[in-house]
Amino acid sequence: MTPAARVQAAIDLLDQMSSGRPAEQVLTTWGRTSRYAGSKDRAAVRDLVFDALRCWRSAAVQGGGESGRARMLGVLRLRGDDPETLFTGQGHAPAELSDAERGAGRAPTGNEALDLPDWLATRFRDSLGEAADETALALRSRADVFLRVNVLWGTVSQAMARLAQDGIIAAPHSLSPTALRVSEGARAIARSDAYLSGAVELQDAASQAVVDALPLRPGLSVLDYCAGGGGKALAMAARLAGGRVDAHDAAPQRMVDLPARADRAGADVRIVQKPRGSYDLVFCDVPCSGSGAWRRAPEGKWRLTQARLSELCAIQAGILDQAARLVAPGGCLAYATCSVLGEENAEQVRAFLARAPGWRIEMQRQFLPSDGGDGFFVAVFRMSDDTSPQL
Ligand SMILES: C[S@@+](CC[C@H](N)C(=O)[O-])C[C@H]1O[C@@H](n2cnc3c(N)ncnc32)[C@H](O)[C@@H]1O
Repeated sequence: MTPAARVQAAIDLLDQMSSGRPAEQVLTTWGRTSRYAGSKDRAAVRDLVFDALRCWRSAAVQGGGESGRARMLGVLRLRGDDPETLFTGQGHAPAELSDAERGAGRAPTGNEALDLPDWLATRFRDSLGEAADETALALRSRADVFLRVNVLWGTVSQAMARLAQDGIIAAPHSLSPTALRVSEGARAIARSDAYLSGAVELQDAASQAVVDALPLRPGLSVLDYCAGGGGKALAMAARLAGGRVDAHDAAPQRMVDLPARADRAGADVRIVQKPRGSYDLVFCDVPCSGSGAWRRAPEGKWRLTQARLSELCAIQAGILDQAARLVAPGGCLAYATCSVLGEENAEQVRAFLARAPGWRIEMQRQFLPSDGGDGFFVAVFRMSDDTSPQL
């Protein structure tokens, strides 16, 4: 496919998504039915679609309309690319621009330029103060690709050398001692020897920093209460130097790949349908708005509503209360989100402490995209030795 044909394919897919179809579904169907598209074409079209999703609002303003064509025109103008070189009408390229299209569009301002719905821009300012605009702007760009070095397998330098054998260039990142930021060869990771042998896992650097912040040491009993795909369960197991992590999720099908991932990593992770007893550490990586990870999953930014956010906050509080009952006296309850919104983070901490006597906060930290990874929040509560949880 020519670069212009890729732009036309992205335009068609954006139009399909305007009716509410999720991007992944639209891209998968297109990939299956477009035999002419090679892997580089698919990756390039995907990048264009996700660029438009990240800048959905500003692209429409800059492109002068809400159609896929106008948004793609807006994306190109926002980047400083000349759309005339791609909108040529030749072959499979988009039709030439009309005079009306040439004259349409203007520079986005205010919340348009931040690429946030107005209600969320207010939430960002309430939550992040001076860092709000910088954070919103960071969420308009592509995220870096990060790997976690599996210390059960070897050292960071050994992993870097092994990756380099497959043309993947990665360097340590300050967010976590196990994090490598990939600068070249990211598309080869899934087929690389380092990945297939369990030496590295794909995991955002801030996600790794969240696990680094947990009070983990070999010998502790640990429950990952919202394990999902198990990214953090595996990272915790590595910190336990071969010790076991119990993994639970209200939707057990989400953990279906976890045993194979654990095998590959040489990690001891046991699926637990109904956690019982008490653990030294219960970790809750709760469902959230995902606002810290909107570079990777930008549709969430436009689909989130105030009602859904309130619903998520209620779910988060409920999970904290359930999980607290599984912590041994003197043990820890850890809470994490990939959100930058105060109501999902510091406000949840305040509310939990207010309704749960016997618990104190040991640490809390907000990671922002300006730190290099996704936006994440982590808090660790400790129960006093002489209290049993009163919830
Ligand atoms: C943010 S994801 C977890 C991601 C995972 N920790 C990882 O690192 O890959 C949140 C998970 O919480 C689960 N969940 C939702 N409600 C729950 C509940 N009441 N109890 C336990 N898990 C729940 C969801 O099914 C989802 O898999």
